[in-house]
Amino acid sequence: MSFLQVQGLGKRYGDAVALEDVDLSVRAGSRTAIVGRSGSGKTTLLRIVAGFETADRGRILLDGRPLVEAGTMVPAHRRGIGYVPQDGALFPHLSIADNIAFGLERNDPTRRTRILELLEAVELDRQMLERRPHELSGGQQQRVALARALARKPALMLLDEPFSALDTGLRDSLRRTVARVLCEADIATILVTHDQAEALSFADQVAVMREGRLTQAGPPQELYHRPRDRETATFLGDAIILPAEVENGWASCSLGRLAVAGGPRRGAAEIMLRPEQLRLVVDHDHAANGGDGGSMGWGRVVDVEFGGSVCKVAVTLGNAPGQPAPLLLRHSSMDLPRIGSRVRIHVQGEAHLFDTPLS
Ligand SMILES: Nc1ncnc2c1ncn2[C@@H]1O[C@H](COP(=O)(O)OP(=O)(O)OP(=O)(O)O)[C@@H](O)[C@H]1O
Repeated sequence: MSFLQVQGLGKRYGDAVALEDVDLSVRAGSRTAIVGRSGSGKTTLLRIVAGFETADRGRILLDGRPLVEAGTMVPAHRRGIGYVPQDGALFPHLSIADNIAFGLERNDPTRRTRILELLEAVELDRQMLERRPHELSGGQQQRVALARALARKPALMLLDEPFSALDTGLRDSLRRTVARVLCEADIATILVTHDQAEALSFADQVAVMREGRLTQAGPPQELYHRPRDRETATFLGDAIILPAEVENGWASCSLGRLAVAGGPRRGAAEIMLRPEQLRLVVDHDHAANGGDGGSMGWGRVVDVEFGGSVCKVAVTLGNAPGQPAPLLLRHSSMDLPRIGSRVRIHVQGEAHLFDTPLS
């Protein structure tokens, strides 16, 4: 059952539409990531849910209780919602202990124990308690910000790009810590992020926003392999998009005849494959071309880009001389083909057919 329900939410700033008819459901104890290009409305949505911003229209219910609806606007401090912004927003003049304790009752006899528990949960050392925020690294400050938000035992946690200022290694480890802490506390979480990989690995629901609208929401694997349209596909990762003729669950395209997932569509369409579905094999024996199955094309290597563990190989397809741009395939650095070599391309799994027919 939905724990948070956002229904028909709308918000304008003057003539600028920040949110348009946004619906979102979040299950209890689950993790949702909101992604979208800059200015698509992610922060506005989060701030309205938190109660820092008002909506022009729509409803928000938390655990069945209306937070926002006609005539009702529960103030931020009564919503039971934690919020961690991008910069942590710690109080610079307070010690780490006082920052964490900010949400606790002054006379609570368990105050000290609770601060220590929270510090441990976010994997910080007790020696830091008397320091000021500026004496901590960026990653440590974000852990304190999370501990402070957790102190109030929120029912819902909102994270607005809390890892974006950190370098990659720290970012990954802090993200794992945050996911573990929130999971152990069984707190439903919404994370806003610019990082698609972060969204796909953190969340059990990913929601994509575009120009104030929520265009698609679902499990990460579904969105990655079955995006609604070309823009969502390329936003969530590298995509190979090819024109095709579709009939009876098969697509004829420059890679041969591929099985397609989707309804009984027929006619001209665009299909999508993720690069990891394509395997490239150097074709030493030209005569063998086409000899092992239909899901295969062939081409010639026109560029090789070394990139460490995963390299990129650009291939022009042999049976699609009119193809405007070479396909960019991923390949292991262990046996990179030479420029000019002839290669075979094997396709694994089904191609995806976009919902929207070609106009
Ligand atoms: N206080 C404000 N006054 C006027 N316009 C605003 C205000 N806040 C946001 N906007 C506008 O609303 C739209 C959505 O902004 P929002 O900050 O929600 O986007 P975002 O997806 O979070 O962007 P980013 O990823 O860059 O943080 C933008 O066009 C923005 O310029």
